[in-house]
Amino acid sequence: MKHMIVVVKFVPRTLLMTPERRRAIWAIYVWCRRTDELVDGPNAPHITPTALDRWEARLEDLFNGRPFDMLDAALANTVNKFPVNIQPFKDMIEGMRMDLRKSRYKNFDELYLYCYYVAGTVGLMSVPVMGIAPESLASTESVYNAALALGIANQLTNILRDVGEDAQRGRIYLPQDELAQEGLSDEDIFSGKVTDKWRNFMKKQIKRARMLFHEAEKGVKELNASSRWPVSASLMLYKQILDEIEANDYNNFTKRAYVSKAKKLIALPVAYVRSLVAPSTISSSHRN
Ligand SMILES: Nc1ncnc2c1ncn2[C@@H]1O[C@H](COP(=O)(O)OP(=O)(O)OP(=O)(O)O)[C@@H](O)[C@H]1O
Ligand SMILES: CC(C)=CCC/C(C)=C/CC/C(C)=C/CC/C(C)=C/COP(=O)(O)OP(=O)(O)O
Ligand SMILES: [Mn+2]
Repeated sequence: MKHMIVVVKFVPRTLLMTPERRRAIWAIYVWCRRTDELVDGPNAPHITPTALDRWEARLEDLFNGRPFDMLDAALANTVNKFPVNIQPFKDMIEGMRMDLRKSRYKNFDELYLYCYYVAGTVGLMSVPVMGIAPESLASTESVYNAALALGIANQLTNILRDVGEDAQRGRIYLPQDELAQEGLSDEDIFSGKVTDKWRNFMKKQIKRARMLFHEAEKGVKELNASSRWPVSASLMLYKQILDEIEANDYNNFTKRAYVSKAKKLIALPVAYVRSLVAPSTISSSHRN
């Protein structure tokens, strides 16, 4: 997420979202970052479910116009200006609770739920701010589905990039049943050897993440014109991490897949040109 905000910052002003929209995205980003810091940051060892309950009470307060501090005030301001729903915010906190009590995922359904909580929610929070193009005939639901897919795809990609790092913290964010199907166990992940079994497993995981990126791509053109470019650029950058994992011959144990500066720069004009594509004006489904 850090990286995506960096991308947004370097886009020429005139082609970007209105300052009001940018500030709102910023406020949402800061809130997500602070929520994540609770379980990932320096105070993480002291974070209990009670601390998360307090954070949730604070969230409700700010939605009711009683922000606790300046940063909460920025989000309070945002939820006044844009029709943002509290549910994805609550769900993200639920994701942090899940992360506290769980370090294994039985199957993709369980992993998907975790990805929804911690990342799919970001997509749902963003759509009301980014806005759907007034001329779009796509259903609101289909745009939210695309946004959800992008959050999930980003998180799955993040997980696939960080397998080694997460294993060092004793965590395996991979479907246990699919590992078993390839004849892999937790031990194989902790020992971190790139075998054909691992390559096969990774190929399937990468394929799934790419399908979700593809789902997301279909929604980008339905967004407000000024929101398309940053979303499209961040999508391209994140998707390329999957290519880098392949280029590393699936060694995500000791190598961090990394998209070079040059590739990042290329993504910007490409995203810009793509953002010029008009939204669907002929569609079987209608906005509800
Ligand atoms: N929703 C908000 N309500 C009130 N203040 C906000 C809100 N969002 C951000 N701010 C404040 O406004 C400042 C600028 O916000 P932000 O970083 O989003 O804009 P920016 O992109 O840096 O603006 P600029 O176009 O001037 O570079 C922040 O430092 C923050 O304190
Ligand atoms: C496609 C349509 C219609 C709309 C776009 C909707 C949006 C903006 C979706 C974006 C969702 C998003 C940014 C999810 C965050 C996913 C993610 C993996 C965050 C983690 O980022 P970092 O915090 O940098 O990662 P680590 O700290 O774990 O390395
Ligand atoms: Mn990570």
